[in-house]
Amino acid sequence: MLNFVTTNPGKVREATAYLDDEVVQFDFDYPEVQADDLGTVAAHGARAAYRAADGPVIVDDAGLFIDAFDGFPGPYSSYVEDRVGIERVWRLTEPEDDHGAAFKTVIAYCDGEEFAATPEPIDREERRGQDLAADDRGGATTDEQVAGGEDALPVKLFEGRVPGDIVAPRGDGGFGYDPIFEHGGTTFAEMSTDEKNAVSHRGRALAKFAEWHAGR
Ligand SMILES: O=P(O)(O)OP(=O)(O)OP(=O)(O)OC[C@H]1O[C@@H](n2cnc3c(O)ncnc32)[C@H](O)[C@@H]1O
Repeated sequence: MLNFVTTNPGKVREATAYLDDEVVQFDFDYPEVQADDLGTVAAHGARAAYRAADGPVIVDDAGLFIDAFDGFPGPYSSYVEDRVGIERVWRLTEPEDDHGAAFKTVIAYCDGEEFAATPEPIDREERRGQDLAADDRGGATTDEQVAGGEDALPVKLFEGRVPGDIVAPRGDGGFGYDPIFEHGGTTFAEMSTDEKNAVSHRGRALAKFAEWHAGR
C-alpha cells in the first residue's frame, strides 16, 4: 500500500491507473518549502509526510514551465492557477511568438529505509534536442543533492518531463492546466487518463518509480 500525499485527487487517479500497488490518497497539506527546485520541495514533503503516515509515501511536486516566460510559473504553478487562472495564463502566452512549454514533475519516495549506496542519476534522455534553459529552473535534482543532514530520512526522486504548447483551453478531462497544454495535437484535457499517462510528465516519473519499486 502506498500513501500518495496530495490534496489533488487528479494525481491519485493517474497513479492508480498506472501502478499495480494499491494507492491511497493521504490528504496531508505538508509545509511546502520555498524553493525553485521541484525535487527539494517534494523531498521535504516526503520526509514530513512519512513521519505522519503509517507506511511508505510518495509526494509529487509538479509545475508548468512556459518557455516565453523563462520557465514561469514553474514551482509557483499552484499559486498562479489559483490567483490568475489557466484562461489568463493562455491570454498572457497568446501574443508571444513562442508558445512552447513543458510539464515537469518530481516524485519523491520515502519508506524510512536506506537505499542502495549509489543513487541512479535522473534519466535525462527525453530532454535531447530541447531548450533546457526554462526547464533547468525546475531543478536538476538528484538524490544526493536532497540527502539533507546526517539524520535526514533517505528520499528517492523520479523525474518526468513532457514538452508541449500552450493553447486556448480545450477539453474537460484531467485537471489543472490540462485544457491549455497541447501535446501531439491534443490537449491533456482531451485525453483519457491512460492516454495522458502514456505521454505525460507524471506517467514518465511513475514508470521510473514502478520499475525501481518492483526491484525493491
Ligand atoms: O501539492 P498537492 O497537494 O499535491 O496538489 P497541487 O495540485 O497543489 O500540486 P502541485 O503543487 O504539484 O501542482 C502545481 C500546479 O500544477 C498543476 N498540475 C500539476 N500536475 C498537473 C497535470 O498533470 N496537469 C495539469 N496541471 C497540473 C496543479 O493543478 C497545480 O496548479
